[in-house]
Amino acid sequence: MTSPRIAFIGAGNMAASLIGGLRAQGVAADAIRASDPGAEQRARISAEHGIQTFADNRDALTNADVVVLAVKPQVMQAVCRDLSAQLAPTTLIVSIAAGITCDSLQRWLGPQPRAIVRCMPNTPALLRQGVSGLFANAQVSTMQKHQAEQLLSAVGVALWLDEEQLIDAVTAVSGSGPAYFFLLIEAMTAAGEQLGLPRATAAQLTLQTALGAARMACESDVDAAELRRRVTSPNGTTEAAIKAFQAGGFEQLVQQALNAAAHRSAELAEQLGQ
Ligand SMILES: NC(=O)C1=CN([C@@H]2O[C@H](COP(=O)(O)OP(=O)(O)OC[C@H]3O[C@@H](n4cnc5c(N)ncnc54)[C@H](O)[C@@H]3O)[C@@H](O)[C@H]2O)C=CC1
Ligand SMILES: O=C(O)[C@@H]1CCC=N1
Repeated sequence: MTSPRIAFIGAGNMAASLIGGLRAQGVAADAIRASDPGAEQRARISAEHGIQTFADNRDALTNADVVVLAVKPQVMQAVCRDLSAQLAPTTLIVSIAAGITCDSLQRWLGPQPRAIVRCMPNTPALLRQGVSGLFANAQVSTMQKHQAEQLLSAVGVALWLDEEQLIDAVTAVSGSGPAYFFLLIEAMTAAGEQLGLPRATAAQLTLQTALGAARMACESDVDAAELRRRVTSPNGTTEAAIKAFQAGGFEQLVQQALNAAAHRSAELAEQLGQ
């Protein structure tokens, strides 16, 4: 299969990560085009990746097999309405916008039924360590599913979902998830400093521990609960800390936080889809 020609609408951070991933996989620069009203974004992305860029979104569409919508949710409706007349019927639409449903995209892209893949990536895509949930509507062919999967797996792991609604849960777990780990890093660093460590030492201890624990959890053949048990000596220091976490309702708090994120994702879809 020849590699598809891909147009990026919006050349911000997520688009730059995806384009970087594709180029690192050997996709030719002339197979990728991008548009953005920002002259700075256009200059940066063409300098970094050698691709052609355009100020007018419609100019990026020429011969595109796949169009990646990488703009903020708030401008998506206007962007889609502007593109609709120019889109070939067979083009695959891939949207990475939070809170924009396939139905809304279909409505804004006009009466022609469109093949749409809705994705929720996350920011570690910048380091090609991302993870994305993907949902394909009924118009998407097997070949197009493969194209979408190739695009997202250029920046990490790509997982298909059977129901679009599950995107809200993916947003709660992994879309917003990096921020939860950053929060824990901030809190552990502050607590280490409170215990008397120099701030830089507390930060380094925390970061290397986070990295080591994540790698152990990824590479081990036992689950996180077992790895935790192996660190926790009976009546030891870890047990004292875990008991303090649990007395404060840690698990319930995590559940509440993820419920809030999933609820907000569904609410945004409702508001932005109008
Ligand atoms: N940042 C995150 O953690 C995640 C973001 N996303 C989604 O990715 C999408 C892009 O986000 P970022 O790359 O972080 O934002 P960004 O602000 O870096 O990029 C958006 C780009 O769109 C451009 N733009 C504005 N109006 C435009 C128009 N009319 N036509 C074409 N381009 C236009 C802007 O100049 C900007 O360069 C958003 O929809 C967001 O919901 C998805 C998952 C995670
Ligand atoms: O906070 C947000 O709404 C977006 C979606 C996932 C990550 N950032």
